Amino acid sequence: MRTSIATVCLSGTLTQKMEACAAAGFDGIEVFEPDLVTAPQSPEEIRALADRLGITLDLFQPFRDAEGVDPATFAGNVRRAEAKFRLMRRLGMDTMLVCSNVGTASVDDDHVSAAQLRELGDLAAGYGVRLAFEALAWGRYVDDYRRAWRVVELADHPAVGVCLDSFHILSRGHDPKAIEQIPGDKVFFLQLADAPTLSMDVLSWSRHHRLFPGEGSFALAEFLAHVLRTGYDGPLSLEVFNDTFRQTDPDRTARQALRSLRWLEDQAARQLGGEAGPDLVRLPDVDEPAGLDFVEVKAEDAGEVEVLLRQLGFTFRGRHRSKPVRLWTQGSARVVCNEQQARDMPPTLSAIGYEVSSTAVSADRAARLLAPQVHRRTYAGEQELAAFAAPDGTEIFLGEVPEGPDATWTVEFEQGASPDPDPLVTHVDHVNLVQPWQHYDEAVLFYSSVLGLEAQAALEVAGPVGLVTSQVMRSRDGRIRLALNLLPAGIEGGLPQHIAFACRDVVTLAREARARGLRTLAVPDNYYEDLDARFDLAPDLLATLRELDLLYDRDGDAEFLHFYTATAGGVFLEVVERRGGYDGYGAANAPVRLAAQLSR
Ligand SMILES: O=C(O)c1ccc(O)c(O)c1
Ligand SMILES: [Mg+2]
Repeated sequence: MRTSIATVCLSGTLTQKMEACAAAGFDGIEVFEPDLVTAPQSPEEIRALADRLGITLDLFQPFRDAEGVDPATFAGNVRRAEAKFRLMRRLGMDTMLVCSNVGTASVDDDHVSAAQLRELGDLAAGYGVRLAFEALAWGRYVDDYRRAWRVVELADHPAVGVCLDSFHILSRGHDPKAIEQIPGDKVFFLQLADAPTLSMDVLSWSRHHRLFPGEGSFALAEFLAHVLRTGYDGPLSLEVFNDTFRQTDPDRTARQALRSLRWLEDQAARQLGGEAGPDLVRLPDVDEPAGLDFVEVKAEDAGEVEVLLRQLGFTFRGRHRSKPVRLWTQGSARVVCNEQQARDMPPTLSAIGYEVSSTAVSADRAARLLAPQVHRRTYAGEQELAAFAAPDGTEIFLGEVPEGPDATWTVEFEQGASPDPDPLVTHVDHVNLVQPWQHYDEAVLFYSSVLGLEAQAALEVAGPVGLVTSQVMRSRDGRIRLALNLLPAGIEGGLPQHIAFACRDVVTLAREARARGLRTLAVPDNYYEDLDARFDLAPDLLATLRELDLLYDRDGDAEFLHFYTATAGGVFLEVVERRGGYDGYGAANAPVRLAAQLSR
C-alpha cells in the first residue's frame, strides 16, 4: 500500500524532512502545519520540491477546534478554514485533518458538530478538499472514534469522513473492532503510531512518547487488519510525536519508520490470511535463529580478553589462516578475537553471528527491512557470510545451522588445540549490548522485525551513574537472548558490554578459574547479608557464594547463580548457571554489578 509519514515525526527543516522521507522511500507525507508556517519557501516551492522528490502531499494537518462551538465562534472558524483551503489549493493538496475540539467546544451535541462539519465540508468541496475528522483522545466532547464516526454519519456529506489514529483509539483502550462498521470510503485517512505502556495523562503520552510500529506495546497488526477489512485503500501513514526522533538524524529516523511500516504490513497480512489484499508488503518467512554462531570481540590488542577466556576454561582453537583473528571455544560458545582494522580500539563487542535455517532467506528479509548491509573483506576459499549493521553498529552475521557439533567455518582457524570434550561452559547464555539513547527504540524494532526476536517487558536498573533501562530481546525457545541496555544520556565513555556463558556447574568453574588467576568482580558483603535476609539460604551455600563472589537469585524453586569477571576495555564476561529452569537474568543483582564496576 502507499506509505506516508507526518513531517512532525522528524527533526530538521521542512525541506530536510521532505528529502529524508523521499530518500527513505516513502510515497508521501503529511504536512504538519507548523513546519510549513516556519518554512521560508512559498507553498508553490514546497509543491514543486515534492514533485521533484517524487513524493505526494497526502494530508494537511491539523485544523483545530472546528466544531461543537457557538455560532459566533463558528463564523470565525469558517473564515480560518477558507484561508487554509486556499493554501491547500496552492500546495495542490486535497485532504485536511480536522481534529476534535479541545479548546473552544461549548456545545455537547453530535447534531451541532455534524451540521458544522457539513457546512465546512461544503466549503471545502469548492476547493477540491476533503475533511478527515479525528477524535483526539483528549477531545472536550468527541474523544472516541465511534463518536467521531457518528458525527460524520450525521454530517452526511461526501467531503466529510473520518481519520483513524491508532494512538487515540488504543491509548484509551477503545475496542478497535467497531472500525469494521465504518465503510472504507468514509475512512479518509489512517494514522499509525505505537507507544509503550505508560501510566500518565494521555496528552503527554501522545505528544512525547509515541513510537513507530513494533517499538511499543500496541496490538497494531490487529488494528490495521480491522481498518483494512473496511476496504480502506488510502495511505498507511505514520504520525509519531517523539522527543528523541525530533532531535536525531532525520534520514535515519525515516528509514527506521519505513522499516516499521513494512514489518506492520506483513504482520497485518498474516492476521488477514486469505482476506489480505494484494497490495500488502509480504516479507519472507523466517524461523527464529536456532542459535548463536559466534560473538566477536574487536580490539587493537585482544590479549586481555583472551586471558579471561583462558581463565574461564576456553580452548584456543587457532589463528585464522589469513587474518589477525583468533578463535576461542568452549562447548558451543565461540568467541572470535579480531584485531583487524582495529587501531586504537579497546576491546569492544563488535559482531554477533546467528545460526539461521537459510541465510539467503534471512538476508533477503533483512534487506527488505532496510537493514544496512556490511561489507567485509573475504578471501578466496572462505565462507561468504551475509552481514548487516544493527542500529548500535554491532554487526549481525547470518550463518547456516551447523550439521555437526562445530560450525563449518572453524576449519579456517589453524594451529590451535582441539575442543574440550567435557566442557563446563555449554553455550552463550546471553549477550548484553549497551545502546546509545538515540538508537534504543530502533534496536527493539530491528531485532524483532529482522531476526524475529520477541521483546520482553523492559525494566529499570538503578546504577551509580543513572537509571539503566534493560530490555531483553529473545527467541521463543530462549536460545537467543540479547539484553539491550539503554544508557542514560551523557555518560562519559559509556558502560561496558558483556557476554554471558551458560555453564553446568558455576561453583566448580569459579574455583577453577580462580586457580588459573581470574579476578572476579568483587561483591560487597552487604549484598550477602541482604541475600540471606531475603532467601534464608543454607549456611554453606551462603558461604560458597561469599567466597566466590557469586550472585544469586531464586524464582519459585528455580535458582540462578552467576559471577562477573573484571572489565577489559569495553567488555567483561559473565558465567551463569540456571537451575530448575530459571528463566530470568538476576535483575535484582544488576545494581550490585553496576555499582561494583564503578566503585573505586
Ligand atoms: O497532539 C495533537 O494535538 C495532535 C494533532 C494532530 C493529530 O493528528 C494528532 O493525532 C494529535
Ligand atoms: Mg493523529
